[in-house]
Amino acid sequence: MTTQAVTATPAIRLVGLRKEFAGTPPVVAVDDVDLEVRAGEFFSMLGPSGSGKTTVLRMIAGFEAPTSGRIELAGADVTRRQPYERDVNTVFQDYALFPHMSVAENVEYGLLVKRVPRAERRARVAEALEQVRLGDHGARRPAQLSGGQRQRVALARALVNRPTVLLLDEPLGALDLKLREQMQVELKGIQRDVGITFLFVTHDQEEALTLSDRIAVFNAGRIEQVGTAHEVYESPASAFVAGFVGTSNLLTGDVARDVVRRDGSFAIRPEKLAVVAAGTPATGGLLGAEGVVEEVVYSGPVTRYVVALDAGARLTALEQNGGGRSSSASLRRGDRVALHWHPDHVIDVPGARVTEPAAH
Ligand SMILES: Nc1ncnc2c1ncn2[C@@H]1O[C@H](COP(=O)(O)OP(=O)(O)OP(=O)(O)O)[C@@H](O)[C@H]1O
Repeated sequence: MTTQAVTATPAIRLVGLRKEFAGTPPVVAVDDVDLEVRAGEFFSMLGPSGSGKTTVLRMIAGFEAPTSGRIELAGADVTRRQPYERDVNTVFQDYALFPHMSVAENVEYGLLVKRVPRAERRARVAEALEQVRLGDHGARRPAQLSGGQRQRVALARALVNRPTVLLLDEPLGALDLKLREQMQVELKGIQRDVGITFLFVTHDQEEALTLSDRIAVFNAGRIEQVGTAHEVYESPASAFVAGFVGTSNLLTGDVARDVVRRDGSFAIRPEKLAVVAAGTPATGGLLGAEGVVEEVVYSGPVTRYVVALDAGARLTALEQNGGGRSSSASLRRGDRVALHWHPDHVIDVPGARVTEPAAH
């Protein structure tokens, strides 16, 4: 949650929202979705490609008409309104700035079309450029900016309209990883400053966890879970969520009985597993299982181990490479090890299937 006041009327409310595209067979892109996004929230729709996120966004913007259901913005039913009659703006991944115009002219353009008087235009453009920390770059052309700066101009172009809701469709998708991480921090800061409700589409689980007050996890046109980053990561409502948001280490059936010592389906997050020498007893209330190291991937701050348990499951363990603490620095493929974990870190996964989601 942000510190902004949360009003009782949601910024966005979707009721039984459905979209079928014609074809043989028809495609149910969005399958009876109910959702409430609070005013001032940074809310993400997370899911694999084709799960319906963009179609939901396009219906809220008014670019696509729902087959059935209702869309409310700040309490008003906008389902049949034209895009320009809705108090929303959209920022796309490909931000198509006008190359022959300066940054300030690009941001001003929408206000010109709306015939906003000149003095007000100037003031609002200056404010929007300040908000995206480009106050000094108004005279430049888009070609003289970095990718991240161009994306911030696109953001300013939307913010200048002072919408109640900003819709963002994978806006950082075209940026390389480092810039993307930098822009995530910036985007979060900008949202906090302007206090506008952000509805953000991404298929990148880390991005959703980093940025969002709350997240809706989509799968095949439906929402599997809505919750804070902590909730969807620590208490996934389904095997799909457990697998899509992070590495799930899913344990089911006989393996679960053997390793967790309970009936059911469970997940254990990789960072909750300690890799210790084979034969080390799991004492002090810990659980443990032995197996063989199949893979060791060192990536600077962390090392990832894939361990094939004797009981039959394959678990991934993540170890921080901090201050010589690592007991397993010399481990190689084929070594025998034990994994230890605390029973509190075993997550019950309702309705788990044995197969993991294909998209990651
Ligand atoms: N105009 C269209 N005509 C027919 N089918 C469509 C159309 N737009 C989307 N779809 C289908 O609807 C489903 C949902 O697509 P959508 O773009 O909403 O998914 P998404 O989760 O946003 O995926 P991505 O992350 O790849 O954009 C997909 O099966 C897609 O092929």
